[in-house]
Amino acid sequence: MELSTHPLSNATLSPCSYFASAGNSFFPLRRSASAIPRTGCRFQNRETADAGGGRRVALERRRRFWIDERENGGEEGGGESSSYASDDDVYLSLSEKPDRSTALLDDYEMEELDYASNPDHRSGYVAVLGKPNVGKSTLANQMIGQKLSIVTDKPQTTRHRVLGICSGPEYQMILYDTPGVIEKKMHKLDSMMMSNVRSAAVNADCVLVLVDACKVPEKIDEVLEEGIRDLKNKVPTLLVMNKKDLIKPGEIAKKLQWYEKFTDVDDVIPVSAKYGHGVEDVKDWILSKLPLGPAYYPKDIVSEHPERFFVAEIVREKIFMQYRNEVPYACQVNVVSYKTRPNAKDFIQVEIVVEKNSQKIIVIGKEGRALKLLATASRLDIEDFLQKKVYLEVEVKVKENWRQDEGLLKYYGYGGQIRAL
Ligand SMILES: Nc1nc2c(ncn2[C@@H]2O[C@H](COP(=O)(O)OP(=O)(O)OP(=O)(O)O)[C@@H](O)[C@H]2O)c(=O)[nH]1
Repeated sequence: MELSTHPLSNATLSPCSYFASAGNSFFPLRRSASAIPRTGCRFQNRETADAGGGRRVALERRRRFWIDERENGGEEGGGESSSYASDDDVYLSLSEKPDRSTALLDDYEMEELDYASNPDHRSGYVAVLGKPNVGKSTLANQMIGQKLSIVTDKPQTTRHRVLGICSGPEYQMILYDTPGVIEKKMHKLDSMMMSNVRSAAVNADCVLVLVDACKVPEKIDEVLEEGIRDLKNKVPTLLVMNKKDLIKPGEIAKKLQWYEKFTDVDDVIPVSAKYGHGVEDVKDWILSKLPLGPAYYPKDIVSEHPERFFVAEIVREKIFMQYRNEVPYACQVNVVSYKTRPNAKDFIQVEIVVEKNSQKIIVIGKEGRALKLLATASRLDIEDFLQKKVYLEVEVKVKENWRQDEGLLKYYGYGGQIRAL
């Protein structure tokens, strides 16, 4: 496919208009063309990681001091030491309580964070839970104003918890978009995904549980049980009834009443994440529940994931769009090499891992045509995401039963750590 004939070929597209063009036109283009998402890709070597570790300690102390100041009327208390001392130079830890990644900060940004002395500033973590396909990723993307999680019409497309950061002058909400809660866990992959759901929720300051307005109302105990049973104290929980655009207003009222009566949540709000209706109400609700405190990240950072994570996710989205049935679920996408070259296009090498040779044959297609189509569509979207030209190489490999292999799953990033380089 030629660049000029592709719908995404317009060089003036911004990173978020790329996503709008990619079949998600509901997306409000809130970012300027220069606002390339900043992600955690600066963990490039031990030197920078160590330097960042030092900065993180500094910010943690500062934040602690800020909180102690408020709690103790000005006396610095506790003298808590930070455990952020060391970073791995290759893996980015998606630890249970994520680090406040001041490793991402330069001096200017440290200065910038000084607005945190605003006593009314709120910040905290929000877990977005729900069954597959209810619209969790759509809502999270809509709130952040940028597409971070891939969205398809197929259930269980989100495999990792995706950290998205939604900031305003007076607040910072850190959203965990989680994989849908799966009742029947068929593979080791499913149970590892569920443990990611739990580790997202366990740190949350508040929880959103999404349900699909089109479905007959049902108890959400299972979602809560899977997602937040480990929590010691009950956190504020909002039931978000999504896809209200698909049902009649009279029905919305009836279903809301049912959820208010038969679920143990604090509030219920109907929304249409796809069209942005009610999303501000959800934000207001979250704001009313977040604790007072300074920001965790600079305000223009939208994720802590490295760029290579999103590159792999873009390829995975294209696989979901191009292939049918079981094939997309059997695919794992890894960025095996990512080289920036001063005098040439960036070089990105991607491997698609499938479980059987028959799947490899489908992915490659007759005379390699299917794979070529996939690679071109992926490259164009990656270029729009990164705002630069890349050379993309894609190969397909078979690893039998990778979804059952705990060691491989950890290597692929399902065990709480993803490769940062
Ligand atoms: N009509 C309508 N469709 C929606 C809405 N929100 C999401 N969708 C669609 O529902 C499908 C699933 O959305 P996702 O955001 O991927 O759902 P998810 O809950 O993250 O899915 P998993 O990855 O399975 O956990 C997509 O086709 C969306 O476009 C909405 O408010 N209205």
